[in-house]
Formats: sequence, structure tokens, C-alpha cells
Amino acid sequence: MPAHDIVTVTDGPADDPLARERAHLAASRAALRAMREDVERLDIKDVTANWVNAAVLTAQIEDRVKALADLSHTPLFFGRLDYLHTVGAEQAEGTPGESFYIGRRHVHDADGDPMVVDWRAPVSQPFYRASKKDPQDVGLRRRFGYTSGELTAYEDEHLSDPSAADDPLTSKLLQAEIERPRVGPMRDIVATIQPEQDEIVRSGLAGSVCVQGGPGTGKTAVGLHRVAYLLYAHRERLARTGTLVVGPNRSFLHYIEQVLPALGELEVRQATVDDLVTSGEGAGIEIRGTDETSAASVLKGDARMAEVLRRALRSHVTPPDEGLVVVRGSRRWRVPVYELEEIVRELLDRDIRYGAAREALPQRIAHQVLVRMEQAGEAPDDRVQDAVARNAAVKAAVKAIWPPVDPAKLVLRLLSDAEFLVEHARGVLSEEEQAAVRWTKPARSVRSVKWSAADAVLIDEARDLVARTHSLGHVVLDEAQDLSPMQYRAVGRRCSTGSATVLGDLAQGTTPWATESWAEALGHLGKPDAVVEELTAGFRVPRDVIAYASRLLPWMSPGLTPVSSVRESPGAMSVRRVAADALDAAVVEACGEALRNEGSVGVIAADARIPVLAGVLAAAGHLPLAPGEETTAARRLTLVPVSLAKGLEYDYVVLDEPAAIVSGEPDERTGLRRLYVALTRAVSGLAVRHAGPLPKALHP
Ligand SMILES: Nc1ncnc2c1ncn2[C@@H]1O[C@H](COP(=O)(O)OP(=O)(O)OP(=O)(O)O)[C@@H](O)[C@H]1O
Repeated sequence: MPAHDIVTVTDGPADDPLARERAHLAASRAALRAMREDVERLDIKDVTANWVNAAVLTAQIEDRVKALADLSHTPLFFGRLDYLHTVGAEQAEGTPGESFYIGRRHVHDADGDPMVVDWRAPVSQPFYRASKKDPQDVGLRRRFGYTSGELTAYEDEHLSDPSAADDPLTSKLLQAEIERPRVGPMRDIVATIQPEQDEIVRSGLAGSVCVQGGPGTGKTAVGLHRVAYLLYAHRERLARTGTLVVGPNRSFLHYIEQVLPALGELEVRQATVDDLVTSGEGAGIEIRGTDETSAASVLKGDARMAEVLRRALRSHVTPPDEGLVVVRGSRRWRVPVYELEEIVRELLDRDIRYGAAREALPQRIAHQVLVRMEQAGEAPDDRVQDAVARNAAVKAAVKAIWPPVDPAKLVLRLLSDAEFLVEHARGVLSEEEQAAVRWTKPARSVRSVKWSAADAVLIDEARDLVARTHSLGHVVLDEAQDLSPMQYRAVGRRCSTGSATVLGDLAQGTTPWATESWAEALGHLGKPDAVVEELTAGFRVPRDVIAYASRLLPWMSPGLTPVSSVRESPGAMSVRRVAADALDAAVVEACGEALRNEGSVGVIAADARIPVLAGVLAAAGHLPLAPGEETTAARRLTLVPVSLAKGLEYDYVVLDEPAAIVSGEPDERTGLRRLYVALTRAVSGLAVRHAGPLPKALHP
């Protein structure tokens, strides 16, 4: 028997297998409808005593109804597994087999028996992992094909058949799914997750994982499915602790924002690093400026700044120079200076947060007073200790010894006050480095400063030194290669008691502080034990196009494995040189050609070229969208400044002037990496149009 029997029928008698599968689909939809109606019918009047509870319950019911929606464009199930034995039972000779339909969500009939099982359930796992080598007790794996919501085909793999080939990518349905043209935002891949991807998706909540993978290897898809999986497997815990996806910019977040809701997960926050450090409790600052020099940005992102901040903050602690007298009634209680010194030293040595120590200090002083009271024969209780801690003399002493510090003011002072910086950066930053981070024009007030993104991260670090940042249960960090060490720290403290999934490609690092080694990055993140996995199978870029882009690798990231495309199509590729005054027209013409195909078109160009291209495209009747704006069947052309291209994809890419993209960056290596990102956004075809010479690295 061949590896895959494909059956495609439009209509058939009731006893043919496709008809039976369709009947199961119809019955599953009816069962889902019944589940929804059950929830809608819930009457909460009898169970709630007050309106607050009623409101909470009503919201929960609405969410549940939403989660039970039958989405016409997403099939209820996409696969079926026929187990050879009853799952979980002793696999004795003669035990009956069992079938499961695998889908996006669980559906059960009126008796509670499963009609469709969630793709994340343990019984679904062999759908992604079973192979002929390791059939996992599965006799048959069936994939379903749909056309406009109708079940129209299925394809079988007989895992216990020794003659069948064992390569999941020979599946025609799978291949068709991978090759499907792209329009609109990113979609889920539940039906076609590959075994090596599934291992990452289902790895445990306790451990952190780092995925290195070239363009289009499915890192983002894997990260999002991992969140969905973790929320299924650890729902209660993560509902309490929270989850977060961190992406590089708004347009990227728009592009991915539909995937988790489509998988039924509505509660995951999605943010950029800038969002994280400027929002939330006590943040209250805005990023309105940029650093004066690139050297300043790099230094502000350097992990040594954490030590400078720590020292600067702790310098506010002033050892007491005199004892303290607390008056209560007719008695006066004295705490001598050496005792105060000892308390302060002990709090500093314990290295707890500055704010926590500040809160502990009055209680410690009060304790000393209580000891004296007891020595004098009194029997004070806790209330007396609290009252002493609130005594005006104690408060005044605490304010003098351990004053409150505003994190933004601390950073402002470090960057404005040369003496203050010298004092705390001594031995950590060189004199030149100190000069580079300092503002040339000192700022007066926190409000008037035009904070840069790197400044905001410094403030976030300072804030964490004062009061511990709240940690979530799991954080997914995408395009991680671009983060500075200080940014890794900012993300890391948001999962200090949880775990992380770190996704990135060292070859696509384009910031001046881009990471060169995952071990180092994971250290800054506080997850040095994270397992590093590599994905090398490419699902986006066609073979010829990835081969072309990979010519750049030895010049910018030697040692990294080139992606091998799993797409069958070699891809349409053209590279054409034109006269300088004909470039704009050539780009417009290439767009016209690309638009004759199905799917989205992205015009990628150096940022400086965007205004001109926007003009000529509009004049030619191709009014372009901006990245992040959703492509629709009617408007499919997006004009993408290359600085925003990362993580995005378009069916056809028209690439304008590669040399301008390279020279738009401060150094050649970064330029080539930027070009590599741009060259690897295409799903079906790439048209390169240039007037200047191509970068040497692209020559064969
Ligand atoms: N197993 C799969 N089946 C079908 N499509 C897949 C699979 N894995 C990934 N894809 C598709 O391949 C494309 C690239 O995936 P994704 O954006 O996650 O890659 P990436 O590694 O994050 O790329 P980049 O490094 O360029 O950001 C997406 O359209 C995604 O849906």
C-alpha cells in the first residue's frame, strides 16, 4: 500500500468513507451547537447573591459562548487517529481499537463522549509525532482536506504498514497547506505542526527553551502554539500568573495577534519591550527621544549599567551619625547610633530590594525600642511595635537614612550629573564610556526629558531595584536576537519565577547590540539553563529564493546552517538591473506583475526610499498599505520600510535597490543582515529591481 492514499470525492453514497466522515463532521457541529446552547441557557439568577458576582459570571458565560463558536472558515477537525488498542488500557491481544478526531477544540456529545478532541490533549500527540519507526500504537493517521469549509478529501498513512514510506512531508494535503497563498494576518498551523516543532510546542512549563532558526522555519508559529499548549496543560496556574508574548514592533504584533484568539486563547498579552518598560504600575514615562549617538545606545544597553544603577541607588543610604530618641508618654527610649548602624549594615548585606529594606527599617528600629521596654519590665505587644514604627522620630530617622528614591530621577541624575556618574561608574565604565552615556545637555526635570528607548529600560531596571517586578508564568520572546543585555534583563524579570520561550535567528540581528551567542543572551535573561533547539526546515521561502539569500550567510554570520526549504516550488525569481532613472517605473511594473497572482504583495525598500515609492505606486493606481494594516482580497499591496520587515511575510516580494538597504545601516555586516531579512519575506516569488550594483556578497 502507498504511504498516502488520497481520496477526493465531491459526493458519494452514505456508506463510502468520505460520506461517513462528513456525517461525523455534521454530527460534531450539531454537538458543538448543543454545547453552546447549554451555556446560553444557564440561568444565573439562582446562584448569585449580588450584582458583582452576576456581572463576573455573565462575562464568563459570554467568553465561553465565544469560545464555543463554530467558525465557518476553520474546520472543526483536521485529522483522525485510529489507535490499535484502547488508549490507556493494557495493550493485550484482542482489546478493541479506538478512533479520535483531532481539532482545534474539544467537542462532546450529549453523553459526554468525545466527538472531537483538542489538538493539545495527550491522545492527539501521535497525530504530530507518530512515525513508522515509532507508531505510538496508531494504525492509521488520516488528514482531511477542506474546500470552502466543506470536507472534500482525506489522506491516509498506515503507520503499521512496513511498505509505506515514512516522510510526513510527502503528504499532499500537508504540502498544499504549506504552499497555500498568504493573505491577511498570520494563521495557525495546528493541522500541520511538524514533529521537531511539536517537541518544542509541548515541552514542559518548568523549563525555558531557546529556538535558533533561519527565516521561515516557524519560530513565531511555534512560540504562539506553545503558549496555547501551555494554557491548555496548565490552565489554572497560568490563568493566575499570566502569559505574555513580546514582539519587535506594533506592525509585527498586528500581524500575529489573530493566531491565539483563533486557537481559543484570548487572555494573552502581546507587547513590545518598549511597551513593557513604559506601561504598568509606577511607570508613567514616555519614549519621545533617541540617544545622541549609537555608542550611547549600546552602552546604555550594556549589562554593566545594571551595576552602575545598583551602586547609584544604594548610595542614597546614609549611615546615621547620631542615635534616636523615642518619646512615649513620660518615658524616653534611646537607640544608640551603633545599633542603628548595625541594622543598616545588615539590611544592606541582605541585598533585598531598596524599597523592601526601607519598609523593614522602621520595624527594626521599633524592635530595638521594644527590647529596651522589656528590659525595663514593660510587656509591649505588636501594636506597640507598630505604633513605635510610626513614631515621628523614627519616621524622620528612616527618611534621613533610607530616603525614598524615584527611579526616573535616579536615571536622570546619572545621565546629567557628571560627578554622580563618575562616582558610581568608577571601575565599571571607562572614562570615555562615561562621557558617551552622559547627555551633552543635562536635563532639568523628569517631565521635560525626551527619554530614549534605552533610557526607559534603565528606568525599568532602577524600578526593579526599588521594588521587585511582578513575574508572569510564561513569556515568549520573539526576534530575541535584537535585544540588548539590559532589555533581556527587563524581559527576564517579568518571568523570574516563570519560564520563557526565546525565539530568534542570530543571522537576522540588526541592532548595534544584537546578540552573537544564545548562551550569553540567556544569561542576561536569567535563564542560563534554557535548552537551545535548532529549526532548519523552512516553510516560507521557496528553494531558489532561500538559496539566493543564503549567499549572504558566510559574509555576515558564518557557521549558521542555511535553511532548507520544504516548499516544492522553486519559486518565481527575477533579478533585473535598470538605468537609475528607470528604477521607480521598474518597481511599479514588477508590482503590477506580482498583483496578477493570488495573495499578498510586499514592496520592501530602504526606509529613505519609502516616500518616493509611495508616490509612484499611488500614481500608478496601487495605493499601498502600511505594514500592520491588514491585506484583503481588494487591497493586497503593502509598502514596507525595511526596518519593519522582520517577522512579516508576503506571497510576492518586490525588493527595491539592495545596495540602498545595505548602505542604510551603520556598517556593512548589519546592512547585509538587513538585506537577508528583506530577501527572506517571500512565500512564492521575489523580484529584485536595482539600478546600482548588487552587493558583492550576492554574486554567485
Ligand atoms: N508546520 C507548518 N505547517 C505549515 N506552515 C508552517 C509550519 N511551520 C511554519 N509555517 C508557516 O511558515 C511561515 C513562516 O513561519 P514563521 O513566521 O513562524 O517563521 P519564523 O521562523 O518566525 O520566521 P522569521 O525568522 O522570518 O521571523 C508562516 O507562514 C507559518 O505559518
